[in-house]
Parts: sequence; C-alpha cells; structure tokens
Amino acid sequence: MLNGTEILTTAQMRAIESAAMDSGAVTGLELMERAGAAVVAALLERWPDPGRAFVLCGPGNNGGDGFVIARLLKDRGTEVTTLFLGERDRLSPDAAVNHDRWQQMLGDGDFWLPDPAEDTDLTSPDFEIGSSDVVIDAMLGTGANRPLPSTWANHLSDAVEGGNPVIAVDALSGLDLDSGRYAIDGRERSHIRATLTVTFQRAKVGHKLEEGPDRSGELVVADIGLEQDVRRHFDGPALRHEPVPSIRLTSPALARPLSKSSGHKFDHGHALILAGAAGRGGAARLAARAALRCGAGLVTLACPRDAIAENAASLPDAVMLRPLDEPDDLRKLLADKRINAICAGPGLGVERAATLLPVLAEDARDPKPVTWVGNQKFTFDLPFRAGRPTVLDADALTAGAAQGQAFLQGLHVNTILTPHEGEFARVFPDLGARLKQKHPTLSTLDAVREAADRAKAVILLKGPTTVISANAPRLRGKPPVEAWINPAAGPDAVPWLATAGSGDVLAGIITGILARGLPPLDAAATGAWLHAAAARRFGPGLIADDLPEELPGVFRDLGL
Ligand SMILES: NC(=O)C1=CN([C@@H]2O[C@H](COP(=O)(O)OP(=O)(O)OC[C@H]3O[C@@H](n4cnc5c(N)ncnc54)[C@H](OP(=O)(O)O)[C@@H]3O)[C@@H](O)[C@H]2O)[C@H](O)CC1
Ligand SMILES: [K+]
Repeated sequence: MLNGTEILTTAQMRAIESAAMDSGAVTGLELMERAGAAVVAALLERWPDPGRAFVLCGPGNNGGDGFVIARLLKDRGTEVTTLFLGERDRLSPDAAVNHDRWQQMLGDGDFWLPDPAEDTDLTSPDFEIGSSDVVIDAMLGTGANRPLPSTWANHLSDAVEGGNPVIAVDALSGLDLDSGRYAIDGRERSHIRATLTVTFQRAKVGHKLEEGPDRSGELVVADIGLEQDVRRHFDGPALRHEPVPSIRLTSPALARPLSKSSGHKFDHGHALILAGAAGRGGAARLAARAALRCGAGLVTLACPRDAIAENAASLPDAVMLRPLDEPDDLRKLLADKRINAICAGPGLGVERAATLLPVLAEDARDPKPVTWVGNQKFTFDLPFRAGRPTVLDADALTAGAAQGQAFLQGLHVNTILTPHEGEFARVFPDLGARLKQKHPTLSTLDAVREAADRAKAVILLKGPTTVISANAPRLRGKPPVEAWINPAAGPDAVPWLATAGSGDVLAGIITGILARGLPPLDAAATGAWLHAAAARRFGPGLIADDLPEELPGVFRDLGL
C-alpha cells in the first residue's frame, strides 16, 4: 500500500489522459461522457430530485462536460438552462459533438443562451440562476490559464448569493488547479465557493493548496476508468529505472514505522535541543517535550549555564540538561556520536543562533562511501553533503537568512528547514516575493521545490496547508516522493493549531522522529501529520503545551 494519496498536477493529468487515448483503450468522447455522468451521479446523491438546473458551459472541454451533464439531467426529467460562454466553431471535436447533441435535444422547458453579450440579462424569470435548484459550473477546469472574467464570476456570485448549491466540474472556475490560487478579474470575491467539486481520477494539487480546500467545498474524486493509466504514468518508467516522483497527501500510514518494538534506549536515538537564554527557554522546552513524546530514547537540552535551574524546574526529569555557553561547548557535545538528531531555533535567540550555525555546518561532511572489490578499497565522492539530521527553525532561520549564501552552503541533505511564510521569504527573498503575486502564479509547491533544490535540504513550509519537499538522493527500492502536502484547511481545518508555540512543538516532533531513525523527508511529513492529528484530537481550547501531551493518544488511536 502506498503511504499517502497521490495527487496530480494538471500537466500530469493531461499526460495520463492523452496516454489513455493514444493507447486506443478509450476515446476522448467516452472520457467526457464518463466525466459528465460522474458529476450527475454525485449531484443526484446529494440533491436527489432537482427540478431545475442551470449549467454554465465554458469554451473548452470543461464546457463539453457541461453539455453532457445538461443532457443527462434532462434525460431524467430536470428542466435545464445552459449558458454557453464560448464559440461553437472553436470547440474541440469532443466538446462540439456534445454541444450539438444538447442543442438537438432542447425541449420546451429548457433554455439555451448561447454566446451572451456582456450585458445579457439573466434575470428574466425563465432562466434566472436564482430559480434553479442546482447550478453547475462547467466554465473552466484544468485548462484555465488566466483570471476568470468578472462577468463569468458574476454568475457564480449570483448563485452563491441566491443560496443555490454550486457544483463545480473539476474545479471552481477561477481556481488554478496547480497553485490553489483563486484569480478573477476585477474585485476580489471571497464569498464565491463551490458546494461540491467533482474531479476526475485524482485530486489535483490546486484542490489542496492555498485557497483550494476552502473554495472547492466537498471534494469528490470520481473514477473515470483511468486507474491503470495513472499507475502506468508513475510505475511504467520504473521498468527503465526512472520512476516518476509523486506528490502525496500525508496520511496516518506515515506514522506506522514509529511503532516501538523492544530495544535499548539508544536504539531510539538521542535528540539534542539547543536552547536560549534564561527567561526565554519556553520554546525549546516545548520542543524537548515533543521529541520525548515521539519516542526519542534520550533527549538532551543544551542551554547557557545560568538557564539550567529554570529549565530543570519545568522539564520532565527524563530530559537531560547540559551547559552550552560558547560555540566550543557545542563542538564538545557533538563529539558524542550517539547524538543523532539536533533541533536548533525555538527560543534560541538570533545572535546565539548565528554563532552556533557554523558549528553545525562544520559537523557535516562530504560523504565518501567505501566499496570493497576483492581486497581493494574504493572511496568515491557523492554530489551532496551529509551530516547529522538537524531541524532548523525560528531564530536559526532568521540568523541563517542574515548569513545568506554561507548559511545555504552549510546545509546538507539531512537538514530540515521549517519556515513559516515570513521566514521562508527571509531565507529565499525572491521566491517569497513571487509567492505574493496572484498572477502569474508560482505555487507554494513550486516555491518549496525550488528552495529544496537550492538548499540541497528538506524544506517544510508551514501554513494552514504544509508543503514539504526534499532535494535528496533517491533511496533505492523506494518509490520516490517529490513532495508531501499536509492539508489542514477547508474541511480538514485545524484552526486551534494557530497558537503560540505550535511551531516549536512541530520542530520537536520532527527532531524526535529523526532520532528514531526515519529519513528526513519522511520524518518531516510524519511530523506534520502528527502535529495536526494531535491538535485535531484535542480540539478547541488547545494551547501548544497540550500538543506533546496529546501525542500518546494519537499513537494509541493508531494502534502503535
Ligand atoms: N482530465 C480528464 O481526464 C478529462 C477531462 N475533461 C474535462 O476537460 C477539462 C479540461 O479541458 P480543456 O479544454 O483542456 O480546458 P478548459 O475547458 O478548462 O479550458 C480551456 C479553454 O478555456 C479558455 N480559457 C482558459 N482560461 C480562461 C479564462 N480565464 N477566461 C476565459 N477563457 C479561458 C481557453 O481559451 P484560450 O483563449 O486560452 O485558448 C480554452 O478555450 C477538464 O477540466 C475536465 O473537466 C474531459 O471532458 C474528460 C476527461
Ligand atoms: K469548472
């Protein structure tokens, strides 16, 4: 079984669809019919007897799906009004066939509003959107390539304001299915959202990122018979040793390797948390508790000598305390090779972080694997640096951003950066600026992938939806994962997680998991999932201190 659900970019969906058609197994017309039928089935499950339906049909194949839906609804007795926002002669052959079939079957009760001028009056009682039981948005799907015209947005706006359910075909029109950004011409209209979105074969990245979860409403993923083609897309090239990396949604299955079988405490690793000055130790203590709750065998918190008493007073006895005043103290601590995970940032203080980061950087090496052929020893250089698994968060990121390129050069494949949006923009200013633009869009996924590539490290961008990507050597025998998305927005929202100290706990959770020996990308994804799961389990009223204490319950629920 796969860990997590694959989701697709629009380019992948197009490639899968055309591979299916090229194989001769299915025609575009058949796919369009299945897509339309899937939308009608999902619609009727929720609104069993719609008397009137209003179908907005766009200029591409999304509109083609709309014509199929109009026909199928009329077949079962619904009165249908269609508004066609394109030109017959510019339709694809498949959409044109369905356009014509619908035109031919129009009956007395149905209305046909082709090519409306901008000022078309839709308020005549005969075809008012407001008098429809359901409004189907088949204006734009995966082919949307610019903001939604404001006149088109008006139709959605009318439907939402009239309280009509909006059923989006593949996507709420205006939603970019690669970035999850919602773009319309003219003024923002935050109230526009679908009640139900029916997408095909797999959710798309844009359903899960940024505004996607909120704008899409309930998301149904309908099987239109392309399962084998999806598998062939990912696994087929594996036969040529080039498996295609996937983008996946986190899932509880990720936490399975954390099950504790018997073993010495060192089998579960030794995490080192770097803490800051007296009076500022709360964040590092939260991280230490979280690491311990994730099953790290040992957790050491290193702080200035004059902060030891304070930390001792408010940490579990299981956490060991060590003095760390000078960078050299860190060098001495790191001489203990049993320390196999480090957390630097929460409550560390920017100045202190700036002096400790170079020590962490010098701890990393260019790895030289050794191979024996007979009795001859060969070493070779690998094109990456490796070091002890390290989480850099908060003050370490701010200090790192000020050090610029020197900071990035000190990172290695086992480093995990866990910035929020502001910290991300500090470390990668150009990407941060591009993320702010509505159009043209750079998705958070693209930004994180680019950042991981530059840093040659794992990047975890925190937000309502967390995006994680790595630039790491592929592990033999494992299906490559390019990025993980941990959705905690829309229906999956965990609003209580936006609380002071919550990020410190996440850094500690990931450090604890690293100490347990999970590879960095898996550790980051698992940590993001556990963090949201703990918050969800606790519910309203959550404060960051509750999160580590909730983890045992999450593990119990998983049967670990
Ligand atoms: N994925 C599948 O297996 C199936 C998908 N189907 C459906 O098809 C759409 C994708 O169809 P496509 O034709 O590629 O794209 P769209 O219909 O989404 O849109 C393309 C047309 O829209 C114009 N366009 C794009 N953006 C805008 C905009 N902001 N405003 C106005 N017009 C826009 C674009 O025009 P150009 O001027 O750019 O040429 C195109 O005319 C998918 O989402 C599914 O619903 C199949 O039916 C079944 C299988
Ligand atoms: K649509």
